[in-house]
Amino acid sequence: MMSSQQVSEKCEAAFRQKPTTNEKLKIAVLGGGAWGTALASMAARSGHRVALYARDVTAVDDINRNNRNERYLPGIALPAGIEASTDAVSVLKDAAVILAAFPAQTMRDALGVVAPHVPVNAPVVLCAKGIERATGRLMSEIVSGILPGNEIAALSGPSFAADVARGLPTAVTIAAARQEAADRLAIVLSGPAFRCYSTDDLIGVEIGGALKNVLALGAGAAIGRGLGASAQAALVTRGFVELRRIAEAMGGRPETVMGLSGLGDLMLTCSSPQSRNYSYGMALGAGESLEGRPLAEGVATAPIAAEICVSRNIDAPIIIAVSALLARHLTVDEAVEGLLNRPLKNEF
Ligand SMILES: NC(=O)C1=CN([C@@H]2O[C@H](COP(=O)(O)OP(=O)(O)OC[C@H]3O[C@@H](n4cnc5c(N)ncnc54)[C@H](OP(=O)(O)O)[C@@H]3O)[C@@H](O)[C@H]2O)C=CC1
Ligand SMILES: O=C(CO)COP(=O)(O)O
Repeated sequence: MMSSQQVSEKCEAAFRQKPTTNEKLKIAVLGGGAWGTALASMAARSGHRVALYARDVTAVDDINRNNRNERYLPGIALPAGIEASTDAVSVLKDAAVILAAFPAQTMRDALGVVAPHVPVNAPVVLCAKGIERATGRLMSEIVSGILPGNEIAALSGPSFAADVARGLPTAVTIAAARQEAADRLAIVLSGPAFRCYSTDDLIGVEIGGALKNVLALGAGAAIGRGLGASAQAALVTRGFVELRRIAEAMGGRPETVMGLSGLGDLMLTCSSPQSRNYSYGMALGAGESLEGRPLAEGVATAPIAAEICVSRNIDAPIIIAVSALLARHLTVDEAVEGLLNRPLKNEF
């Protein structure tokens, strides 16, 4: 038996361990919205050389002159050292790692435009959470067609841009088909307050990130309609069962979605109005206007996720109901009545 003194010394030693690299690289971030700016801030805090491509000159000037991106991250002071530019060529030149933070539905076009300038030896980390509406493809499938020579990875997990930009503690998962590549990216991208886990289950991680947005819309709609916290918990729990089924059907591993990209992100986005998807759902449930709201990726992912489930015969009534709700084929009350009146069955 160890003495309590030995136990506490061992525990303290474990807490004092530091990440294993001091390597400082050029990181190129593509996309000057909330997430691109937050990831650039995180990388700058780790001491990397950070170049950020945004197409909006106002955002570029705000970042370079004021260390701010007031349009997307109002009131947040960014660290110094992010070099923003509207010139993707200079941003990508000599980059060792590329973080692609365009919205999912524009990833194909936006990355396609800059693809000739992406160094072939730089891994491309996809940071969007969504499934392409027009094709049902995951981001990694799209981008491996555009950049066939590059290592493709995905970064996902519970991480509000405002929290990451402020340097608040956050943990995410980085996935790549080759575990060694995911391990290396996790080491490079982990920072003082940003902890990256790694996995080779790219599909599981991408599905977790994409579908949590759809479920956040549903959870928000339930709360917006005044259905209460118990209904919200039931929707999220049963929605998670659907998410796991879909991940498995598409080739992901069930344990992956029980991690940060899946369960972790559901915990964050299905209960916090800070989530754009959840707050979009709340507005929908409350019958408020949906015009001019910030990006809610689940709105585009829901119909294609529903189509995938129907065409592959995957039992996913909540995801299908969210899609029908968004298309105004169902009201919240009709959706809930339909879900409650399905045939009773064993829970598992
Ligand atoms: N915000 C968050 O907390 C998190 C977001 N994500 C994911 O990151 C992705 C991006 O989200 P987020 O940054 O928040 O979205 P925002 O709406 O904040 O920003 C989107 C950015 O993409 C730019 N953009 C859109 N289309 C193009 C294009 N064709 N070419 C160049 N730039 C383009 C926009 O430029 P412009 O301003 O000129 O329109 C804007 O800078 C989403 O998939 C989201 O789910 C993931 C984790 C956290
Ligand atoms: O993905 C996110 C947090 O992990 C951000 O969620 P929203 O896009 O719903 O704001």
